[in-house]
Amino acid sequence: MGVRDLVVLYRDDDGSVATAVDHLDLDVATGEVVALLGPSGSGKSSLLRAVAGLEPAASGRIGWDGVDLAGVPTHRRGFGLMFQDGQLFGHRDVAGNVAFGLQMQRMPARERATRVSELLGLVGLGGFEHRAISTLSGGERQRVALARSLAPGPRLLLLDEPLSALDRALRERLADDVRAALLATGTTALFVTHDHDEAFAVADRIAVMDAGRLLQVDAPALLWQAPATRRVAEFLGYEAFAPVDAPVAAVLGSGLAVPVGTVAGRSWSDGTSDAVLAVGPGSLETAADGPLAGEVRSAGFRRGVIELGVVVEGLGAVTVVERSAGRTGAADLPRAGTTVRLRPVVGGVARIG
Ligand SMILES: Nc1ncnc2c1ncn2[C@@H]1O[C@H](COP(=O)(O)OP(=O)(O)OP(=O)(O)O)[C@@H](O)[C@H]1O
Repeated sequence: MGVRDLVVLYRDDDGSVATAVDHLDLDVATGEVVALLGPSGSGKSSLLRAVAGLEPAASGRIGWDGVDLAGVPTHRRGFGLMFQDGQLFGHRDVAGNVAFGLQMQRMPARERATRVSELLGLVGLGGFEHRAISTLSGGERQRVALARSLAPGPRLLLLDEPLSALDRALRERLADDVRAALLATGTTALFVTHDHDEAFAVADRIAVMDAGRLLQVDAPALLWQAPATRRVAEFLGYEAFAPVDAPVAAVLGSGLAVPVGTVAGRSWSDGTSDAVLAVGPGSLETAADGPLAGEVRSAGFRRGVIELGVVVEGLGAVTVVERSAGRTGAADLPRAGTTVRLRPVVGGVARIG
């Protein structure tokens, strides 16, 4: 799938025009899962809807195998769609929902039943064939919706925030299961999300979108280690930035995942230095002989770890995440105002530029 110079506009009744997608290029290879990641209002859904044929392109082109899809209606594109609210048919049971697209394809009943069972097994709902939709949990409903959208073997599956109505723990588990199901079926997919953990769990490549444009498209590890811009880094959760020629950068350099200049596909020109190092949660750890000093501003328990808000000399405010290691109460946490020694975690520091 290839998007070239795509523009999507919305015209209001008062004549004003909003640009939701702004001269955007994106390729998705066969079998690839690409996550579109961006804040609310960045244009992710508009791009997805234009690819689906639900929104007209003001200009530019959406192609499949070199064929322009302009003028091809949604139902003839061979694409599948899955939304936040799975939009299941309440009057059909689970099997009836999953079989829907197969009936449309006129697949014989016996073959259909086999395929439905296979798909339900794939999404972790083996044996659920005859359950009524009203008896399912939110997570189970989205699993059914996934099986239903995979059933007809779409050449591209478009998923718009499919997990965002679920709670965090469930979302994390389902994100892994969605990836497994997409890989097992060899499905090419475009997955819209505003949650970067979800994007990292699901995608082969992540396309970071902001104000209708793509800021960076890269494999998750590369995006994490080498964000293209500070804006991308901030969106990923990096909190503090130091120019590569600042004194603190000499210490932080030991936390870069790989030596400068050797990240796959990137050549960093050392010496031209508007480059910066980026630090976030997971970049630094406490160590009695650590080379950095920080003043604790806050400390609290978070899901089995301890989070310290620390102001590091020469760097600024950073979150330090530690194992709780037997500490159970507030009395076990470092007090605000105390000094902690810190060292970079290898692979925890990113370089921009
Ligand atoms: N039907 C519409 N009419 C007018 N403006 C719209 C319409 N749909 C979207 N927009 C505007 O286009 C921009 C992009 O919206 P879009 O829904 O594509 O972003 P998004 O990244 O998917 O956001 P979210 O995660 O909140 O859904 C926003 O400024 C939005 O207000």
